[in-house]
Amino acid sequence: MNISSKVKNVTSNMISNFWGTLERINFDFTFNNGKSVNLTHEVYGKSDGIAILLYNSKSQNVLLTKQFRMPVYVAGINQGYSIEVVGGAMDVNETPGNTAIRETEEEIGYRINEIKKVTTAFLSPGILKEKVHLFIGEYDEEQNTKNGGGVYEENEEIEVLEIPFFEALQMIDREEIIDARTIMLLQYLKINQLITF
Ligand SMILES: Nc1nc2c(ncn2[C@@H]2O[C@H](COP(=O)(O)OP(=O)(O)O[C@H]3O[C@H](CO)[C@@H](O)[C@H](O)[C@@H]3O)[C@@H](O)[C@H]2O)c(=O)[nH]1
Ligand SMILES: [Mg+2]
Repeated sequence: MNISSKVKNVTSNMISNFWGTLERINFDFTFNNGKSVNLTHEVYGKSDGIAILLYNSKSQNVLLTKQFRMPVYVAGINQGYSIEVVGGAMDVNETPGNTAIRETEEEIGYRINEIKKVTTAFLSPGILKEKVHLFIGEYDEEQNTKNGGGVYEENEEIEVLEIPFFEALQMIDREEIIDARTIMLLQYLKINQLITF
């Protein structure tokens, strides 16, 4: 059955339009056995985003951020603090690559020029319509601009962590790193043996 006969009469009702949009979407859905039901699903989203893992194959370190995340706080985890790769929302007219380079300087203070696209992921396809473009990039000390920490005017407060790659992998096992983008990218480095130790 093609999708236009499976999903019909789609209407959207905007429940919230603040940071992102929360839509309540009503539609008729026809199962493969021919039965049809009317469903309402909530979908949350904002502009698509990027995430980038910065690594140094010589020192075998990675650069991560630590920041307060309200959803983590309300879930009662680690007092709301989350350790993550650099990431951010794409501005209008920005390419994913440009966003990755801009966010790297804003959040951790390194001006990098070469990045590699890994893939694009939905972090929670049952709820979120946001796509996140995932990247990796090598950094070295010479690229440090001493900026970083986030954009104060945008109420960002970011602690920069430079930690050994093997320790970051152990932090996944101990559930100290709980962010999906960070777990995926650290495992990508490991699977492709981009840092060996
Ligand atoms: N969620 C949310 N954040 C807000 C709000 N108002 C302000 N913020 C703050 O606005 C800043 C946005 O910073 P960015 O660096 O642009 O975005 P990000 O939140 O780090 O986004 C990255 O992580 C997300 C997953 O947690 C990804 O979804 C996203 O694609 C990206 O990789 C964050 O400090 C966030 O706390 C709000 O109403 N809701
Ligand atoms: Mg960010």
